[in-house]
Amino acid sequence: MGTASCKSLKSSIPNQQKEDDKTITIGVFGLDDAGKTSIIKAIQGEPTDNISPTTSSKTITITRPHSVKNDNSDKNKLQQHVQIIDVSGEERSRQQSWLQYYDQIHGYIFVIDASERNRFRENQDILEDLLEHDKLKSKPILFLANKQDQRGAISNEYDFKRKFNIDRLKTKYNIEFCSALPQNRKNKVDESIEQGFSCLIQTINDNYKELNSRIIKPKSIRINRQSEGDENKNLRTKNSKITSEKLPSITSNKNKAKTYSDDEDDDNKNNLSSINGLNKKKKVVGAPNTSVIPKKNVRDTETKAFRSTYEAFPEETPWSTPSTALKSARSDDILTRLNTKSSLTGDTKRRDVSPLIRDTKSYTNNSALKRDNNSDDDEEDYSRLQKSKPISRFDTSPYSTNRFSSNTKQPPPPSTSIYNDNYSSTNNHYKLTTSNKSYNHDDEDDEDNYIKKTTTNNKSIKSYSQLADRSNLNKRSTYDHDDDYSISKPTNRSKYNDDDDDDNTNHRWSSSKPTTGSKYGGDDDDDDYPSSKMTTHSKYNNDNRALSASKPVSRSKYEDDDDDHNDYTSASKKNTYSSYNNYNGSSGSRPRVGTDDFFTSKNETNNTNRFRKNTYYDD
Ligand SMILES: Nc1nc2c(ncn2[C@@H]2O[C@H](COP(=O)(O)OP(=O)(O)OP(=O)(O)O)[C@@H](O)[C@H]2O)c(=O)[nH]1
Ligand SMILES: [Mg+2]
Repeated sequence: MGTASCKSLKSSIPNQQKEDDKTITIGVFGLDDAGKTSIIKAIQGEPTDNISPTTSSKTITITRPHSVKNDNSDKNKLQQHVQIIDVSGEERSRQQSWLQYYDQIHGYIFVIDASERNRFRENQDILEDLLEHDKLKSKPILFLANKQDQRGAISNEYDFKRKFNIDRLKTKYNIEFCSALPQNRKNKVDESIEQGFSCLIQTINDNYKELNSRIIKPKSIRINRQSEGDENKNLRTKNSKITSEKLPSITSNKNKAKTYSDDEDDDNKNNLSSINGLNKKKKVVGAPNTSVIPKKNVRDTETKAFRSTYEAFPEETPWSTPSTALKSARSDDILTRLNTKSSLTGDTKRRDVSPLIRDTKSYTNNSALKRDNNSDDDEEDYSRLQKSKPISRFDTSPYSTNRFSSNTKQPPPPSTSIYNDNYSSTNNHYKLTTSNKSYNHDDEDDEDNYIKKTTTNNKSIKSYSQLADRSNLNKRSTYDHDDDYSISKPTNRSKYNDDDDDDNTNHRWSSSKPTTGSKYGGDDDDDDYPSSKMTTHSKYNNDNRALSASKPVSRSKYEDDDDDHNDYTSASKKNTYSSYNNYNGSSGSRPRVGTDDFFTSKNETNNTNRFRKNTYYDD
């Protein structure tokens, strides 16, 4: 028996190891500020405070114990490597860099700030894009409704599914409601995160063969900017295939993670290749070698917009040149232009340039263009953006393969289709349609009427103004028609903000706005909130009073937001910013830190001037 066991053990171990050496890659997607990085930190067991906005994608590798199927003994507990790709949720990244990860991942996590209702539509939009993408079809998804600690967060599965149209998804999915920020002093990670993550891994493992057959590991060419000429070949790495073998060595401790950026991939490759005696490529570090990096054809007299040195290099360029080299090249470029040749004397002189020139941003920036192209009517803009969108993703039959949501809360079955947009579940009647929105969901419930409870008192103005000072949010938009707002009030602007009615409700028009009289309905809430919840303001704010005056309010009876009223009577809650909230022409709404600063605790602290969405309590 002993021999037989030994034999079978010997013969089975290599195969088993081979079979179970399943490196899993997971993408974490979601809007900026949703909490993606915080969630990843939580999964790693690291502190989730002081997280800076992600500027370029990072891959983190963690190891987790992986039980072999049908064997619970410790000896067969293997370590499984899980790579987690953390992307930036900024609009530019969403459009340009997310794509490159779709065929590298076995499954993904979609993180939503469940409390930020004025961005639900934006969330629906990007989720739709993900779900419809061929490379992601039928890959398992974990939905994380984050920021449950925030007032008004969607906290039940029924509402969540309805809101994001995920009820009929054919894909295997799970929904967890969580807070990436620790809710007690012990810094304990929310169990829902770990639970959801484990389920996702399990699902991937169960379907590994099929999912892995669709994985295409990145095979890309690093190409420098075209203008840099032929000599640039020295800096190119052809067919630099990144494989799991090339990853840094990983310790077997659970949750111990190695973080590396795309640039660090280079380091890893270099290290490995030098170990193997194949030192083919050297990373360019330090001051630029002018013999390697050709000078750009910059004519002295030519004025050009140029990228500031700290501005994030477009991560959309897959596996782009090491940022150090590019930074050096840019510095070089600046220096070149500092030495101007006088057209009169022919002398080459060094120009005095204000240090502020480093803060200059190119006017060709995306968001600046967008701002110009948008009309006052954000709905119009939104419809315009949506025109070419295909709609049908779901099965018409009620079918869901939510395999691991059996233990989650089951809401009461809706008496009519939850997809019937005009149906108000609270009042059992059909709403009058007064809006010509391209999105016909019950968004009025959340996005128009939810955040209308702004009152301003001296205390909150004080605290807002402090916040505004820090984050430069007290400037006003030329599109903002409302004159009642104090200059000290930070304004938040979203392309998707359709808070046309907010102003009416909060200021002059609240009495003219009819409600359905729902127990949970809106306007009475004003009295319940002596404090100020900061209103999110659309840059394209359009006081469409004629429409809003007759717009009925309806709120879902399943939303328990109002239960919290008493808990927050003195809270002044501030909403966050959106992609368009930027005054420097950058598409980023939050101050972004350089790639090199990321995950460096020292720099992180120094650079953390993001405008947090936190709840501020008055004294
Ligand atoms: N109150 C609260 N704040 C949270 C929670 N999770 C994250 N945050 C905060 O939300 C902000 C954004 O968090 P990040 O993790 O950087 O969000 P992200 O999705 O990675 O954002 P990008 O990197 O810009 O795409 C930070 O200020 C976090 O501290 C949460 O559960 N509750
Ligand atoms: Mg992030």
